[in-house]
Amino acid sequence: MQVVTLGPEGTYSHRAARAVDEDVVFRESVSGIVDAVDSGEYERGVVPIENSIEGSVTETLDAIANADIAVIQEIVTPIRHALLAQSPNFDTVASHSQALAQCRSYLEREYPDAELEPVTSTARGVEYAREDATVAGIGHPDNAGEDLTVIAEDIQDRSSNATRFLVIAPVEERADGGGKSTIVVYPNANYPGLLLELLEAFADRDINLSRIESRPSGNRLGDYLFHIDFDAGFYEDRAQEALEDVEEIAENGWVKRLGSYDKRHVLY
Ligand SMILES: O=C(O)C(=O)Cc1ccccc1
Repeated sequence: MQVVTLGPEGTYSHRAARAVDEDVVFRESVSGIVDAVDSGEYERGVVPIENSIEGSVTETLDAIANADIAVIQEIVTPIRHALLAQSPNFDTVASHSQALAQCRSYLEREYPDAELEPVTSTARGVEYAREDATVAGIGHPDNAGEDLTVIAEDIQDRSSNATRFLVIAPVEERADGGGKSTIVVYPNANYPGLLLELLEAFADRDINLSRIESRPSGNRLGDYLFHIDFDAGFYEDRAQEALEDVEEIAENGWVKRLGSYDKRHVLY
């Protein structure tokens, strides 16, 4: 089964996607990946959602909030960045904005004058480095190939740098079984204690939240939707009860159940 993810070849997303299937195809934006699954073009997609140093990939949060897809698995993988260039004489570092941010201290310390250029993926930055001797890329060291040198390895600001990816599928594959679940809530309301009520729906049933993230709804300033991950499957009574409360709180808005799923750790 083909799986669509962030390209070109050699991205961290590509590495995670290979755990789903070896037959990987690419898009150059997260919304392009989500659209490709939402439209039925592909049955599997892999998108980066969260990094242990840099936090959420907001493009992914916004794309999945607006799509009709299912989350069927999460993949957690360690990220170790290398600096790749034709020679040490570069003046620009091109990479995915998350990679640049994860290596911020290293770059400031070792290359304070280098220009940082965000590009669509780490592998795209490495391609620029391959074409242009003034550019270095940050990515997985396997991307060096024959024409690039690994200038430095393990340049992320913390040694434990991990990224969480979501495996997405057509909405019909949404499952109730799994150790954790993801929902998106748009209350379309704003009153004192609204967020507290949302949290209580889970706390009252002893359900642990593993993530809560607010994103602007795009409708008006100060209006938010909430991405919530909790450690229970939709099949559990306590989850059903919590969701009933959440539906009530969001009666003027909507609740999207993205799926219950399990976690897979992938090393490469
Ligand atoms: O650009 C990539 O390689 C990606 O897959 C996105 C990304 C960037 C930095 C860390 C993890 C994932």
